[in-house]
Amino acid sequence: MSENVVHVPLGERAYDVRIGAGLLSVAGGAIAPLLKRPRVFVITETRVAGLHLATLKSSLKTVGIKGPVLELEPGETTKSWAHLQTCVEWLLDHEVERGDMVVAFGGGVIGDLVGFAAAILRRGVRFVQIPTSLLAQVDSSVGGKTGINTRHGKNLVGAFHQPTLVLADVEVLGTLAPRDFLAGYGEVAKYGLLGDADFFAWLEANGPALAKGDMVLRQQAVTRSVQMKADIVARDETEQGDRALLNLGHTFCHALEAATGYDGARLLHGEGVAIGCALAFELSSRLGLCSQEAPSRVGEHLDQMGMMRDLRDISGDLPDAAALLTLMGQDKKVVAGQLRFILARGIGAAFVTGDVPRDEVLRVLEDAA
Ligand SMILES: NC(=O)c1ccc[n+]([C@@H]2O[C@H](COP(=O)([O-])OP(=O)(O)OC[C@H]3O[C@@H](n4cnc5c(N)ncnc54)[C@H](O)[C@@H]3O)[C@@H](O)[C@H]2O)c1
Ligand SMILES: O=C(O)C(=O)C[C@@H](O)[C@H](O)[C@H](O)COP(=O)(O)O
Ligand SMILES: [Zn+2]
Repeated sequence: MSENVVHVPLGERAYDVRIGAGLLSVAGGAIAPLLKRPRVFVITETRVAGLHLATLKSSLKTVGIKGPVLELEPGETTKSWAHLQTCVEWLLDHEVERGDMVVAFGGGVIGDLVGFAAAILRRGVRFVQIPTSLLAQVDSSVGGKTGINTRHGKNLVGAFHQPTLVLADVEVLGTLAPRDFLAGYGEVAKYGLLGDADFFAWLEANGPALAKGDMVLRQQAVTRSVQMKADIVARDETEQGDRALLNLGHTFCHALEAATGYDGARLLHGEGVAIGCALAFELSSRLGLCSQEAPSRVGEHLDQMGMMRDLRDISGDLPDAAALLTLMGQDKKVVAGQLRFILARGIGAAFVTGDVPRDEVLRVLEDAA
């Protein structure tokens, strides 16, 4: 299957997302024309490095690009102040110039962290995203949200900083653990649920084959997801309005991630998104915004894929519903102290609203536990 290219039309910050099999082995050739000197600064993590760094290094070497590599620990806890400092100081140790290029090579954790380091280093250096997880290919590598978690909550410190190029090699998804693949699928399903009922129906038909490894289906799913994200980001780069649709399920998800201490053994971001989407549809139905058929379909599809869908699917104890609601108070969509949610009038018909009774949210959380 040939490569697909999704253009993200953001004026002087516009860039391409290239999606295809084997792109990692030609990454050097794709990056070379963007450089002012034949040097890049690669930041990755040990799991991805062990599996795929040799291919990236060899493609850079083929076109004469040199540069050091920093390997961090994998996992959500790496998206922290401490690791941000490590990245920034490592880049400064290597005397990275303003015109240089940083390469974020890994899943969403590396993309968010390294993108943020690039955003603040010398007030902004360029970076290329080479996303290696399904989640990073369909979502986090595109759109320029970068940042870290703090003890107050998820992604609370960060910047909008668009990459210069995104290279999504769907072949590298072949080494993902099944659980990590399915977590990324949570964000894929999100796109259908928020804005494309036909895509959701396509996922109902093709999701299981996609999870089993069908490369053609994977490339199609990544391309459709990225196109949807690019369209929304082009309309609203800094989330003044429509971009919040991409946050479907995330008010619940981020509270659950904070409640589980960002412990990936208990809950991965994409798993929280799947649970959050199921809860958002349940809440929508209880508020009379959509029929009960919509949350039933969401739940059935998550079951069909073998994914989490309820709070009771998360191992260990969770705070009670009121405490989860308090955690939601740090959500970036809060306006004048009022929570805002992404709800839906049906599959593919999401909208943003602050008109959500607190008691109804509490009841949905209590019933899901
Ligand atoms: N910036 C955004 O717009 C945006 C969007 C969605 C999610 N996110 C963020 O992304 C993060 C989650 O991303 P993620 O799910 O990629 O997590 P991750 O980066 O932790 O990767 C998940 C796991 O997959 C492993 N991995 C990655 N690529 C692999 C490969 N090719 N083969 C084998 N293993 C591989 C990693 O080592 C890790 O264990 C969260 O912090 C979330 O908040 C950001
Ligand atoms: O790109 C966006 O906008 C999103 O909301 C995508 C989400 O999947 C992603 O998890 C994002 O990092 C959440 O952003 P936040 O602003 O709620 O932290
Ligand atoms: Zn997300």
